[in-house]
Amino acid sequence: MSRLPVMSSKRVLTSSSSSSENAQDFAPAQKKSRKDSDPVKPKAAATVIGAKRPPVGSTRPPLSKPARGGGAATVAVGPSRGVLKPSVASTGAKGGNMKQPVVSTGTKAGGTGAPRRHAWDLKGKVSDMEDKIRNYQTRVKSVNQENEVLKGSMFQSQNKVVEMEQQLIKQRSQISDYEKELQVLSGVRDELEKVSTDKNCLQKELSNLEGKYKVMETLRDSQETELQTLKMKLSVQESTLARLQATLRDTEEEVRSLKDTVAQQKDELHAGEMERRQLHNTIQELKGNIRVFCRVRPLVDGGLSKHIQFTPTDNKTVTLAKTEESHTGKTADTQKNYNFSFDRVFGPQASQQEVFEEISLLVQSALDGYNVCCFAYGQTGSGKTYTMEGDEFDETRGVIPRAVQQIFKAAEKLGAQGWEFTFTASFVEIYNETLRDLLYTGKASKRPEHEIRKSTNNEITITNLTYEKVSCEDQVLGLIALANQNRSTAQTAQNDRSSRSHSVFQLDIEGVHAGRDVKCKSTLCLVDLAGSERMVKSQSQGERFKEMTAINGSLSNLGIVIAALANKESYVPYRNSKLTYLLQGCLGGNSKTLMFVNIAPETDSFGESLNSLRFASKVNDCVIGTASANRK
Ligand SMILES: Nc1ncnc2c1ncn2[C@@H]1O[C@H](COP(=O)(O)OP(=O)(O)OP(=O)(O)O)[C@@H](O)[C@H]1O
Repeated sequence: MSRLPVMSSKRVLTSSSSSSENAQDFAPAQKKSRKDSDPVKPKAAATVIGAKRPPVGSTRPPLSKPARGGGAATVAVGPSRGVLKPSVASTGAKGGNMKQPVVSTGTKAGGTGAPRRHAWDLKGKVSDMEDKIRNYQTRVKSVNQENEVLKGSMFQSQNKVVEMEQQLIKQRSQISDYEKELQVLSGVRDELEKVSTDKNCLQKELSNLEGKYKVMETLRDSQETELQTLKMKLSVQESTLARLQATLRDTEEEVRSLKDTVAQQKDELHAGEMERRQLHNTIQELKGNIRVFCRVRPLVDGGLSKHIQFTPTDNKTVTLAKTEESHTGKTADTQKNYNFSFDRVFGPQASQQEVFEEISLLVQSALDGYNVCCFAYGQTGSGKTYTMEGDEFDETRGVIPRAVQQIFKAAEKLGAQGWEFTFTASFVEIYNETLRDLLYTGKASKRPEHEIRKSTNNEITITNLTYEKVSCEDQVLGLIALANQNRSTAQTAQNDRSSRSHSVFQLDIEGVHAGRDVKCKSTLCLVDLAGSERMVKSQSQGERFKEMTAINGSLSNLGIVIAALANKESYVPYRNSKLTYLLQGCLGGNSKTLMFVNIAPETDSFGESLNSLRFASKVNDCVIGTASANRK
């Protein structure tokens, strides 16, 4: 690019300018040359370098030796381009003062071909000079032309340079564009790599999915097979269903007619149940609304009692026989018999089950809506508690647990006929004419006092007493256990207290037959009375005397009340004792009463047994008015 033309033009320009100057100053130079015709030792030498043609102006090579120590003027002419005339190099020996190169044809140097003019041949000389001038002018002209050409060339070159610079800028910007593009491409390459990684992952995933797809296809095939099987089964079952639907329609029709029959039978059943109740009650009334059962317990040693006799063919009589020895010893001993007749007499071998069978009819009456009262009367140790409560084993269980069991079973059966029962239990002790809640579970120090109250509808309630709602046999048995615990606690504090107190278990029964709008309400009252032994025998004193007075008072009042009821007296002294006041609802016209007279078979209990039997006999003679069920 920056090759020779520039250098060449510079040189040419320098040469040209010096040439023009030389052209103007040509004459004086000549003069000088002439004046200084003496050969001088030139200090510089003018050398023509690279001239291919011989110099036009010089006819012969310079004669003089190059001056020593002088400056050198060099005219360098670039390689000829066909424009330049042969350049002339002349060396003017002017010593060190020669500042500009002088092109001279120096006479001293002499031309190579031109003849040497004589001194006088001025004309010739002038002509030579003119030739020279013309030559120089031609050369100047050609140099100028060359210069112009070079200028043009330079201009072109400059343009080219500008152009190339522009190209360079353009290419640089292109390079920067390429670099940017490269950056973008490197981003693209990264992206490509990422895409390729993603692609690999996707391919793996695809292959996994393909595997799964194959599995699914297999599954689908098996399911399709299964579906086909199921469809076949379905069609079979549909036909079965159609058959069954037809059967169902028939069955529904049958059910409807059966329902009608059931409703009819329910009506009949209800009517039958009502009739049964009526008949049952009639039987109970025929048996007497107050019944007395005598039960003689076995001797403690298991032997047979000599003074109590039973009639093997008659289970309603019992005889107390007493042999009276002759006081004089001369007459034979006399035997005095006391015969008693009751609704039923149970000997020492009678089991608890046997005894209960007789009572169970009364228990049924309680469910039918009649008040039922069952109490055990007798001297201490005669078997009252055994009869009423019994032992905890199944066979020896007494009246209360068996009655409870029967009631819940019967209630369940009646439930199937539409009856719904609610039961409320209470357990109270009457000691020294004071009431004590046997189901109380609070602190002994906070035990409340109780009062017997009679409501406007003649219902007897006790204040502050625990009335426990019960729905099954076990619950009631739990309450009985709690009552026994309460009694034994009191017993340790006071010796043999249970014998000297009455315990009253009450189960309030409420039945509703919602479908027929029938209700019934009753109370089953089971009483274990205090020992009935006479005061004289017990030789009671102090607290014991008070106890015995209370017991005897309440027991004799029980007899009086029963007698008053039997005689249909206008006034019945219920309030004379807590016992009769409490049992008011269960005695009298609207109830069924059963009395156990318990007899101890020991000989020394003869007197007490006789008293008990006499008391029971009086009660047995009573016929309490016809009972009516508490129905609404
Ligand atoms: N029929 C019977 N068969 C077997 N044992 C009996 C019978 N009756 C009572 N006994 C037993 O006789 C004993 C006294 O009976 P029990 O305690 O029932 O008399 P009680 O009249 O309740 O006395 P108390 O007035 O002191 O409570 C008890 O051990 C009891 O188990």
